[in-house]
Amino acid sequence: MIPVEEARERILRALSPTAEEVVPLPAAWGRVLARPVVARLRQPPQDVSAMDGYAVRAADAVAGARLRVVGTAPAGHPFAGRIGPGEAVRLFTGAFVPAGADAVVIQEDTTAEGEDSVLIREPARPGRHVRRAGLDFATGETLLEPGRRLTARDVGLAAAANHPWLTVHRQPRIGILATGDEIFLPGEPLPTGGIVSSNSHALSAVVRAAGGDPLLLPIAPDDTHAIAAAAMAARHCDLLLTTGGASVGDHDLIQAALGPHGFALDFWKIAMRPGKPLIWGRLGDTPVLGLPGNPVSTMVCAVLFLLPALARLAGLPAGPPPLDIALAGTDLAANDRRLDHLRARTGRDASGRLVATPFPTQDSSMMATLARAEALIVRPAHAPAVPAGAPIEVILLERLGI
Ligand SMILES: Nc1nc2c(c(=O)[nH]1)N[C@H]1C(S)=C(S)[C@@H](COP(=O)(O)OP(=O)(O)OC[C@H]3O[C@@H](n4cnc5c(N)ncnc54)[C@H](O)[C@@H]3O)O[C@H]1N2
Ligand code: MOO
Repeated sequence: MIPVEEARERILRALSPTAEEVVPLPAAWGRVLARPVVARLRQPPQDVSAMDGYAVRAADAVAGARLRVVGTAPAGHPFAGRIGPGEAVRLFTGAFVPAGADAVVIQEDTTAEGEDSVLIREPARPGRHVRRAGLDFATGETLLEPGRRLTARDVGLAAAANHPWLTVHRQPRIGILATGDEIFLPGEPLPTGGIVSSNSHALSAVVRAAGGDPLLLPIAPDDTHAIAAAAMAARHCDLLLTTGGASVGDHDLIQAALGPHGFALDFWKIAMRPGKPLIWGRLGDTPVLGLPGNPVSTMVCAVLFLLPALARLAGLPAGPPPLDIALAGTDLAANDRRLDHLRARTGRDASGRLVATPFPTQDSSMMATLARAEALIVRPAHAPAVPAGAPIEVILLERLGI
């Protein structure tokens, strides 16, 4: 059994980001940027008015002054001339401030006197209500660095910088192969002894949550030829996930099935609970993560290993799930040598501090408990017993988007 940290490092070391592709801006949200976004223009391109009012020379626009209105400049229709002494130009929010003007007086502080004259009631200050050219960004400025998942704000910024296309990483394509004679997809006729594959769909959702593209393969029975055939069909994937058949039983066939097809094992079995029989290796060029069959074990392994692997493939920074500190909601027993992950509810104490309370039964088959859990309490190897109220480390599941 190898430690979790080492296992994750070995997985991440073996993976690299997917190739680049160019997508139109409307398809860029949620994708991971592969090339920097560099401003193609200055924003704003010229000095613009932040308000509806009059462009003036601040020196002229003292309280009580009457200025001659020499033109009008709505947004998009710049005033071509230059403002001279005693002159003003009527303009609106977003309009270019004409040459010669250095301030804007808002219309509430003026009284229009016919078409050609305006009375200034509040004095102007130089620069007032003027957005300077380049206030937001300059031409050639790097606005977005590669390796970030594009937010709605990023998409808006890229649009403002005049990029109709962006270069992003291809979505990682992840093959998902559930195995077992007893496994059937939801909705299929279920014979005696059959169980419904929760792992396939749960993993598919994890892949989607991480921005990947899941490929659900047909379920393979406990037969080495069938498992090998299904796995070989997924060799164009960036990663193949298997579930079940990872352990030591006579019907745990993943390694036996893939071995004759060139499967190179990197490691098998890690010092964690649940999820001990994790397999990591390579089938030709395709990395293979062999997850245990127990549904909770599969999902805990997904949190600890699959999400970081998906981040690496997607071109994002990849590492362990973030840990938060909570207070133990009950006494916790001493741990053995396997890093443990207790499914837990969270809440707040009277002082607003996070409290995590493990469910009383921690069986790695219990999906209802996992779905209700808001956190995994992380109990390090050989952690001593701690009393209720002691600080402990937790992984908050909602934060992971799963
Ligand atoms: N003698 C030992 N037995 C077991 C050990 C061990 O060290 N020695 N390890 C146990 C641990 S820990 C785990 S975890 C399981 C994992 O075993 P496998 O990966 O070989 O999984 P299976 O035996 O195929 O199935 C286990 C369990 O999960 C159910 N299952 C399988 N696939 C799915 C699916 N797609 N959706 C929902 N549920 C699934 C399956 O029916 C079994 O109940 O091994 C222990 N045994
Ligand atoms: O480690 Mo297994 O994953 O106990 O259920």
